[in-house]
Amino acid sequence: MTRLILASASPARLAVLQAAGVQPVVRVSRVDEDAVAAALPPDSPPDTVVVELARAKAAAVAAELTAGSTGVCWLDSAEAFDGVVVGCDSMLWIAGRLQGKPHTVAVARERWQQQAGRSGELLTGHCVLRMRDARVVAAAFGCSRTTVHFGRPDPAELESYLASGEPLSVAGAFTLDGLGGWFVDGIDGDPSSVIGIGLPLLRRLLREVGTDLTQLWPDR
Ligand SMILES: Nc1nc2c(ncn2[C@H]2C[C@H](O)[C@@H](COP(=O)(O)OP(=O)(O)OP(=O)(O)O)O2)c(=O)[nH]1
Repeated sequence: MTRLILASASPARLAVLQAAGVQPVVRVSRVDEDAVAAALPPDSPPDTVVVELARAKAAAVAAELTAGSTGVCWLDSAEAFDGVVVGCDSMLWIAGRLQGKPHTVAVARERWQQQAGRSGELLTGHCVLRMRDARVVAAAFGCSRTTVHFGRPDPAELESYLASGEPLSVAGAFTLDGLGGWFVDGIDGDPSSVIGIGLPLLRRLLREVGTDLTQLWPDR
């Protein structure tokens, strides 16, 4: 079985992979996303931004393996790690702006007042690094774009949703698979990438680095 290290703190990404038959090793990258985004050219296209953030997350975890492969406490036999490291980043592209997590009720409320009844694109950048003997031997990148058609929560529904806290810590202030599902009228594209990691794109990126997705399944 090929091992997958998920360079993410996202419970949603972990859940998508686990439901798809993969048992990742989770290692949070602790990348300063604001610093990475600020270092990009100001006119960078939105898909470039999310792919560069995904790349930074995967590269940070891969570097831990390469630098300290004998002393990596979170992974047994790190020095001989033969598998893939996956990083992702999701943001909502709507009305010409790229939006991450709102973090506060006030910002989430403002986002919903703007996006209700409109459509936006949930972009998820992906980076797959193939590693052999704790060194990166191949890399693949891509961005999945899914159009999200937002519904119109009424004021009371919106306040209850905001009070739940859910919209504060997710890109675009909504979830497809949680309380936010009541306020998503539909999507055009890959649902898994809206939740946080796009399985069809990941399948293609894995193949690009010479890994078949079935090698990630436990009985392989
Ligand atoms: N369950 C769920 N989560 C969503 C949905 N849309 C976005 N998210 C979550 C996935 C990510 O955890 C978060 C987007 O933020 P990031 O891409 O920066 O990832 P996060 O900070 O969670 O972890 P990471 O930076 O990868 O360590 O929003 C959705 O429809 N359902």
